[in-house]
Amino acid sequence: MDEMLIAPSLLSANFACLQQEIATVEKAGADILHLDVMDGQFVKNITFGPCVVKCIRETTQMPFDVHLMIDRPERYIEDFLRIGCQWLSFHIEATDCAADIIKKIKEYNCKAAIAIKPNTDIDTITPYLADLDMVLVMSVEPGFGGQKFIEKILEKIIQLRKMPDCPKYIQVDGGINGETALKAAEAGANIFVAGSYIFKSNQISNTIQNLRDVLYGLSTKKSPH
Ligand SMILES: O=C(CO)[C@@H](O)[C@H](O)COP(=O)(O)O
Repeated sequence: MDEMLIAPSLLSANFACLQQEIATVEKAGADILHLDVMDGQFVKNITFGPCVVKCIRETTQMPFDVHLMIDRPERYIEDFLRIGCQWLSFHIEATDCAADIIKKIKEYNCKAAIAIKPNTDIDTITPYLADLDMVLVMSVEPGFGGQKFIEKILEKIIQLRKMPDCPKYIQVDGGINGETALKAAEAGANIFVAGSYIFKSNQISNTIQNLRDVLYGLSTKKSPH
């Protein structure tokens, strides 16, 4: 495995000073910014929508990785694409229009991803794999930060990596820290979303660097930072 990307999840940041929090992780060398959009329907929590994403888009150069945890994401996909997201994930459990959504995402030259909950079978997404840039494997039940990593999802990552149409990127999200990131990387993940581990740490830049050191200890490629 070559490239390993670290994606701080803004869900665990201090929402009273988002610009500052984003600047801190950007300066610390985070690769992409993970933005959890929740609607109170698909998941129990409500976070933010396109208005907030648009405002913070202007504050940073970091690529945006928007994770839609909303019912019928087809209703809002274009709102997020117009803002300028580089990665966009939607849940297979939330829509019957996966092929159309992927097509729309590609029209905007954005990377397309399908997210799956911990108990969702890989078979549900196999028809779309060849058209995807990434699969997001949830390692907690979506909705909240600070949960414990569900080890059994590692099997899912291993299974995905073996599939002929597996996209280049497998993202793992939920309960990520140095130890769980290493397990996920060994299974075949290469994008690591971490919320509380990064934003609740006293030394954000050291935490990101430690995570990078752990991951690049496995990689054949040199860390860019
Ligand atoms: O999508 C989600 C939760 O639904 C995640 O992105 C969380 O934000 C990850 O938080 P930690 O588990 O790393 O604290």
